[in-house]
Amino acid sequence: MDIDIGNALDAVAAPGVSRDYLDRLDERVADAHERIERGMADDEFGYAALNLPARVDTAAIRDAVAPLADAETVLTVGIGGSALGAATLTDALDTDGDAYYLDNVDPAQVSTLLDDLDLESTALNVVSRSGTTAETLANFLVVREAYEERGVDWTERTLVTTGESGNLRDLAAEHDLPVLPVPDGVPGRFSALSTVGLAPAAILGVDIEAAVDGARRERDALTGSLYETPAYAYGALTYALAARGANANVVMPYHESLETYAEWYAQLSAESLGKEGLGQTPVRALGATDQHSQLQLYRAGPNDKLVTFVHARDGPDVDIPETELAGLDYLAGASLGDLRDAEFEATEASLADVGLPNVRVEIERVDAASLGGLLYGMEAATVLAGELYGVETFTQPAVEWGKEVARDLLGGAEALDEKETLRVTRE
Ligand SMILES: O=P(O)(O)OC[C@H]1O[C@H](O)[C@H](O)[C@@H](O)[C@@H]1O
Repeated sequence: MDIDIGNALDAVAAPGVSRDYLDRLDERVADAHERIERGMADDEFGYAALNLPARVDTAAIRDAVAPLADAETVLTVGIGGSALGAATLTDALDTDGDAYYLDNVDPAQVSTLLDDLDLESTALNVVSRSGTTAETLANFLVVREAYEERGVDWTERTLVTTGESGNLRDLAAEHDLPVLPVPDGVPGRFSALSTVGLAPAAILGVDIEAAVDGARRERDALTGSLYETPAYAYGALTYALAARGANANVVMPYHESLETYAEWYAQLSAESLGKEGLGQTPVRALGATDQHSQLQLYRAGPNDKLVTFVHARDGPDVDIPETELAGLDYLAGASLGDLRDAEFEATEASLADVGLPNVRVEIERVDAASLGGLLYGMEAATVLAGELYGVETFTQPAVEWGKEVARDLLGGAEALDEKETLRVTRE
């Protein structure tokens, strides 16, 4: 991945960063890089995720999914990091079949999806690092019952990806299911390039080896300077801009296929860096669509955000046919890709024009190798930002509170104080 941070310099944007500040920050990047390399060398929790390109065993993934190779559809039951990395890959890339994700507990969605699926040809991929996540286990029980009700042997269709112990591990042992380990030391939101993210893609014929190769290239590019390392340039910049008032980071890919990428990044950034009153609120947007809904605010609203464009330099294209319609001369000889790119560059310029900081993240094309590199690069960027913020990047204590209360409520406990209400109803 490449990055252009010119439109976030203080010569263009406010908030913006000066070249002098970046030079000083680069000294801290060098220290942070040393810390990261040390963590990787010792396989410390979290830092170990950055070793995945060298450690992930794609052959073992291929072996585990082999019994499911004839599946036309893969239904993944998982949530957060156990779904978003895989979904980013299968939503972005060409696949031999359909991928669905149950990462919510919406009864309407679950029943509609199960009604529509031919379970006979559907592989069930159950993923939970902890093996205890309520939403995932509840959805699994519902889906398993649907298989049973339709007379399909779920044990012949199910792959489990989980940690060393827990409910799912026991279930896999009891029913002799293929099971893939979630690697040690890899938090869920950093697991896209592990068994967790790669297995569904492998079932659907994605070149997962190419994704890992792309990630490896990004890993090999990590140096102690933000001027040489696109991932670090991004991580350092998000940190610097947040400190100057860019409280949100609008992630705006200009490819429909990368819409899920923005969701993945949102979890990565929010759970890793949203601590001690710090972090940026990730906002998901999509170009060119959201030019026609959100751009008004980005250009004319408060300068309290960074916009991150994600763009692929090359890719499939479709010519726009000649037309007799009046006023469309400017489209003559153009393609949809030309139009998309012109919209992208115009939006970028329009934000620079009003001093809203924006950066351009570019990949070669939306393929497995570039996507592997992008995911790895953003993980490294996030780890670096965590070092600069001085937060505990790899924990998410604030997520736990609500989970515990929900469990207590289901168990019948009076887990919450009486809620303050001010209800407004129609007369
Ligand atoms: O993989 P699991 O253990 O089921 O966890 C799934 C998700 O749930 C939690 O709430 C965490 O906040 C996420 O970081 C995690 O990715």
